[in-house]
Amino acid sequence: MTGASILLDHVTKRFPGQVKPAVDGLTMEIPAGKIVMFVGPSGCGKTTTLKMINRLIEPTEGRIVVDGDDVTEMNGDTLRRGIGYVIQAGGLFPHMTVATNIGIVPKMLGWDKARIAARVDELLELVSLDPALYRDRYPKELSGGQQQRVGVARALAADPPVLLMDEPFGAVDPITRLRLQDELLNIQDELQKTIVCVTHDFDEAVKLGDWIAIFNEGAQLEQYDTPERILGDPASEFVENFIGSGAGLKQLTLTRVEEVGLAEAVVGNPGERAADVLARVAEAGHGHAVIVDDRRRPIQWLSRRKLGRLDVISDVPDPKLPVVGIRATLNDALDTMLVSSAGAALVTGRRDMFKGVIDVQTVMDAITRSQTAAVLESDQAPVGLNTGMFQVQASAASAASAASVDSVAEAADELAADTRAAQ
Ligand SMILES: Nc1ncnc2c1ncn2[C@@H]1O[C@H](COP(=O)(O)OP(=O)(O)OP(=O)(O)O)[C@@H](O)[C@H]1O
Repeated sequence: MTGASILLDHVTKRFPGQVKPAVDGLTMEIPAGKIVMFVGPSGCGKTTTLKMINRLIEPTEGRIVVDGDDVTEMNGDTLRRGIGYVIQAGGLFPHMTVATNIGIVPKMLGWDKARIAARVDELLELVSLDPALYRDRYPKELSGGQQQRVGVARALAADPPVLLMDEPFGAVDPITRLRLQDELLNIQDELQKTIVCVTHDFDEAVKLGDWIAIFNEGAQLEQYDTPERILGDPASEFVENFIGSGAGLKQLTLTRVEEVGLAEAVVGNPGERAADVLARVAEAGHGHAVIVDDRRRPIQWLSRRKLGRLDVISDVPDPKLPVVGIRATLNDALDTMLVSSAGAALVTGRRDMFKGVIDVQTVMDAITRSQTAAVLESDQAPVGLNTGMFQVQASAASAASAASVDSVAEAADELAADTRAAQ
């Protein structure tokens, strides 16, 4: 089932003993099949708003409408079975295996064992965990990132149209976080759920969000817009301050790896003779070969030197492989390259399949292009006139040392006329 729209209609939440409402008369529409990110300072009411959608917190006033149905009066448990919910660190039950954790809601819905088992395996595949390796493990036998993946799989188990996520990637290291974000975008490409996600990380909001809601205290909506417009045209000083001073660099977060050209690579497989792969690398004039498994997922990245020392290509994955998803931002790609100090990264698409290579130069070129585009745009904008006149004066002043005052004035007039003609 794909996503459902959500409407918060004049929703207020007053906690007992609180002077001001945590959420004060909020009205907002969350379009079906989109990712909406909630950001704002601590205590502004993001989590309260999120939890009112599945009625883990009951609104004091107002209506919540999901897919056209007023859910405010509906039985809370029934409602929650139809809405996936993901929290930090996955929120898994420690005494249950991965399979049992994922199968909880289907079991409550009365599915038979075979159907649940098939669904568990399907979901583990979706979140890039090998079912044979992971279905019988306990949460403590998983890394933080793997627990989070299982949390997402569990939330998707009964194919709900809506997924609520509260700081889902808050508890994992930065690189794992980037990978989980990429995976969420891949999953969303396949499933098109309506996803509402609370985050403290504005970059994460820009990367994941089709829409970003920036809240002030009492869940006052300061701006609810696309990431592009929030960065390019903040609605208020509050939003400007919230975005912070790195807004220019944050534009990098708006360009995705899939938008820049990837380099091709020589690909090899485990079991091949290293000399054969080396011959292909030499013929292509490349420095490296990417080794992929039987599902075309990259497992090693071998230099000519390394290939020269090997006999047969092994199937042992390199845990430090610098990999970014195709939906990752150029920021993420740079981070990954810097951490691995490889100067390049392998790019993967859906289900982690290898797509190509991105290098630092490609990212730098993309930055230069976006800067040039920004300059051209500002030349055409009204403010460009002021900028233009300022440049005229500056170039006239630098010419003054070698020319008479009259000729400087002439040059300035000419430049000004050129500027006007160009308008
Ligand atoms: N159960 C509760 N009882 C009383 N007050 C509460 C309760 N839950 C939240 N609040 C208050 O409501 C306000 C909004 O809290 P909420 O958790 O929604 O904020 P938030 O934006 O998610 O914050 P953070 O980013 O710190 O998680 C805060 O002032 C908080 O102290």
